[in-house]
Amino acid sequence: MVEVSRAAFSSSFLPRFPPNPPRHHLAAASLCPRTTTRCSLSAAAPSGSRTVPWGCEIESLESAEGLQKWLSDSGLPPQKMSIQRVDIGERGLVALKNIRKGEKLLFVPPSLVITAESEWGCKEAGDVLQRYSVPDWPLLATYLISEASLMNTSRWNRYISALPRQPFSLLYWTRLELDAYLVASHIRERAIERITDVTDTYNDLRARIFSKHPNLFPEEVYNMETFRWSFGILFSRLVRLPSMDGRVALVPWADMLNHSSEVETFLDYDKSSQGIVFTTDKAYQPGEQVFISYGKKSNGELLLSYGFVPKEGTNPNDSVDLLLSIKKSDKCYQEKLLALQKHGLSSPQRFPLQITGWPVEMMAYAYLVVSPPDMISKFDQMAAAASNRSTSKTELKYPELEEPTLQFILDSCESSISKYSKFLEGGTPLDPLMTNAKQANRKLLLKQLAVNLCTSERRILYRTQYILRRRLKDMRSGELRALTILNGFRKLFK
Ligand SMILES: C[S@@+](CC[C@H](N)C(=O)[O-])C[C@H]1O[C@@H](n2cnc3c(N)ncnc32)[C@H](O)[C@@H]1O
Repeated sequence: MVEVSRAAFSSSFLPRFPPNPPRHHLAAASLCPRTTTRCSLSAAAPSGSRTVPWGCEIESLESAEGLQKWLSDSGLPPQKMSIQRVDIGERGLVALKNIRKGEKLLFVPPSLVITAESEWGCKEAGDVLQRYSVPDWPLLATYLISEASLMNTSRWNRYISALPRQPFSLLYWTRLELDAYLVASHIRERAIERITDVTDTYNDLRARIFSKHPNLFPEEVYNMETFRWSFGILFSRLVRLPSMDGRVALVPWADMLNHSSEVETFLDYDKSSQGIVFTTDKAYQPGEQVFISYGKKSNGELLLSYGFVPKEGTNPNDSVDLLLSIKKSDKCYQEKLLALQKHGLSSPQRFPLQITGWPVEMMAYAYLVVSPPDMISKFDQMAAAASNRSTSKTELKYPELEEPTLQFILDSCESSISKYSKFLEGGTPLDPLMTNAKQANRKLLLKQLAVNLCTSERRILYRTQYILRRRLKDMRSGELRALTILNGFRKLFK
């Protein structure tokens, strides 16, 4: 599935993607039949917000079977897998026959794929969005709502009916929940940033487009709640297809595949069979769940977009951000800050730690932080090496700064560990306003996810702490030995 960076309606929701294809300027739009776009958003979500009136409960197999039948009738070739209830991921694709390693599976034809070029059930609404050159992500979010609101007159009705009514994603966590459960993790800020991006994108669409065409985009249908749903679906199901110039797409059926860190295979367009496929990188026996990879993502990133955290120690791509900063009392605070800014960095600055080590950029940043004023001429070199924009990846070495640098990283690491331990070992009080069992269950589920995330992130910090302590100990005992030898010589000469 795709990686996401900051949303910006006027530029592109996904800056890494190619720009939108040119859109034709169309004459004034006529109205869609109002009867098809009316919705009543009445069901209350566990968090107290409202849910959408389409989709299904995530564990529903009934709508998934309807989807499977519709896809087969619409041109999906016979499959070696079927949708079933699974232990990992609620519903998933399970092998019906022996599947070999290296075998191509799926073959979803382009006619069954949703992209920014898909035809709109309500053509006039699509024409308006084209006129405003809306980027792919907000366009697809609006498209999904438009098709969902057409209910059984949309060609995607079977697909939308099988989508979760409330996708698992941090978009559905309230600010209080993020503050209470993710207080120690940097994912809290990422989630707040993402929620803000989605809200800003919706507000922008409303101000610039929907308010000018209220008959095509009535607020009962196009509102914050329906956009939270459609963005939740995009974050957890949209794929980028490398062989289609990185085009983003929703691929019904293929998006029933769950993620495993143990496989590396991903979805792509196959020119020879002209369908969306993936090539297995392991064999499966009948009854086994088949997996793909959603990308090399940390546990925090998986929680952010997909709402789950893999079992502790099973994700080789797991990482935790360590926050480093220059003390305001540093005599060279301004000079160091300027050097960092020149290379696109700031104070504080985050660096990803992995169980296998830390980036060379972090060491360079830490050298800069602990440097005394007489090393001012080296600040620029250190800041350049701390920036991953720097082309030369040679590791800086300042033996005289090694010990204070490692000690500084260790202190930052320990301060982060204490935040995690405070959350993990101290109980989070349950919300006194929580009145029913459904709300209590939700809180327990969110807390469990947060505990799993924080445990895996703290594990990486503990490992880093261990390595730093050992290096410092070795360094200090080496220094002690050198001092003892020196003292021995001194005594000898006396
Ligand atoms: C692309 S969908 C996969 C199909 C999904 N299981 C369904 O029933 O609709 C992605 C969602 O599946 C679930 N999922 C995928 N991989 C998972 C895993 N390894 N563990 C737990 N949940 C997973 C998460 O809820 C995620 O948001």
